[in-house]
Amino acid sequence: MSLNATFKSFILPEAFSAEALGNFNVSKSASTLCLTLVVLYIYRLFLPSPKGSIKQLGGFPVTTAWTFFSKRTDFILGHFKASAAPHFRFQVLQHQVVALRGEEARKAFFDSKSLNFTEGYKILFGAAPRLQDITINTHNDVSWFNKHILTLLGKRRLTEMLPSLLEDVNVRMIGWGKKGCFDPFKNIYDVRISLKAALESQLTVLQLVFQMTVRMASCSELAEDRTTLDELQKLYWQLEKSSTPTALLLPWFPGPAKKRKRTATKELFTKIYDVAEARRKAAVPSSDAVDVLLGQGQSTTEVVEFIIGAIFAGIVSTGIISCWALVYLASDEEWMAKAKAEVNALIDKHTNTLSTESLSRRLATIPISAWEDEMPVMEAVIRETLRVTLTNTLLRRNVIDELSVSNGTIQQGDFVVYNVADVYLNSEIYTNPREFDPGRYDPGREEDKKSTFGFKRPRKGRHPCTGMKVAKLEIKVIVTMMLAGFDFDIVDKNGKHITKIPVPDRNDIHQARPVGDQCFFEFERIVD
Ligand code: HEM
Repeated sequence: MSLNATFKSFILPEAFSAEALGNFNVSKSASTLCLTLVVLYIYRLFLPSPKGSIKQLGGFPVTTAWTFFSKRTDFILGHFKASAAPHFRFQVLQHQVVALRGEEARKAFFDSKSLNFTEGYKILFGAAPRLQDITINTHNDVSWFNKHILTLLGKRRLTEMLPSLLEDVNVRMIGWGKKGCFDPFKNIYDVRISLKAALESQLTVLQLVFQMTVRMASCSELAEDRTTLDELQKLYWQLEKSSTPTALLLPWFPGPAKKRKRTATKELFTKIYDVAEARRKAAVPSSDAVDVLLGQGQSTTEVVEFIIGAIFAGIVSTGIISCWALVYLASDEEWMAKAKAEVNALIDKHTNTLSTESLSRRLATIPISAWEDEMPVMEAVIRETLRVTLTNTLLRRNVIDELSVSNGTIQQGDFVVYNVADVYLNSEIYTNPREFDPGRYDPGREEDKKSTFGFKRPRKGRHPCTGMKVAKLEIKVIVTMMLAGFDFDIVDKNGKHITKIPVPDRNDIHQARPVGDQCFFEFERIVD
């Protein structure tokens, strides 16, 4: 007998029998309702798991689901801390969700054919705009997107695009002036900040990443026109912020937030569509991504779908990692010195040091192979920044068959979640896991090799990150331009050097910005 059937036959007949209804009075019915809820609560707490041998969390599904959306990392890590089991089960709306941990679970999560990536992110994530909401049919499959990323963001195109990327960053950085101070994590469309702060935060690292991503994934009309770019950014941040717990839990609720999201999605779509359509009609195609996609026979709608996908897949992660890499370097003399020495060596080896050209032009002569293979210090810094700051919960849905993981049964239709803190912040794998220590990957230590998927998660399993190559190039471009072009320090709001390194907000599903007091970069331009 199912849980539902059992529950009905025990509780409901007595509470709502004809006799009870005949003697209806308000206080009696209220106390009956309370009693019913209490019994339901106790029933859920003490009854064994209804499915397989995975323990079901007690409590009310609505509260559980709310915490899963509002404090996701604390929710998952907290429940695992309270028990030794490798999994637990809970309910989000009508969906069953299984949280996993441990090496065996990790292997199954990343390798099982039955665990579907797209279906997992569809309901439980929700940051990207859904073009279906504005009645546009889309590819419901990440492999279509991946295929285009691999051609558009491959080595040949990165080589072609590098000078423009560096120039974009250079132009923005010239706008910062010779000296100043800014909060690297702010975006100019943050509704919580004042106008003055908004103007100051025109100087942000996230803007650099936004422009580079638009440049790589679309065309110069969008990447070079500051007004259009600002409008796109504004819509982007509006949509980013629209994935609140309420919006995710009640996607059908026709409130103003839903209307705003739909309007922003439509506006974003139309702006990009118009530019792509004009490109379709242009007499001579360029080498920009839009023209490459059109040349491959993609419709204008498909081109827009790709651009929006690329913007939402990469900007926040790449931007936040760039910010944190700079924060950690500014807080760590030893690694700052190593990173600067590496950048200087690269410049000496691959550029004309006697040239009077701008720093960005000289950096553009460094071949892509050198950016990728001759920066081991920067690679270790990026890798360590990813490990320390990102504690994402990865999502899947079991679409094919019942699956057994760590002696627990995952039913067909169940969602499955895995928080990467299980490995990244695991003290059995990493010494002092919350500390920034890029040396832990050096020969002789190699802490990442202690466990399956100990690191390089984005590159392993069935869904390795197809945008990681371009993300790393963007991060390296930003960090290199900062190290070679500026002296900078990390300071508090009074301009005092910060000795206590900020910590990321692990519960923010999208942006792991620092918790607590704001931090700033105080900078001075030393090379133009
Ligand atoms: C530092 C920046 C980035 C980080 C930390 C990151 C991280 C990840 C991670 C952890 C996954 C695996 C998710 C899972 O298994 O559930 C992933 C997948 C993916 N990423 Fe990234 N990513 C970054 C940048 C980008 C960029 C710039 C793009 C595209 C322009 C991108 C596109 C994708 C795609 C398409 C997938 C899914 C691949 C598949 O399912 O086959 N990512 N990323």
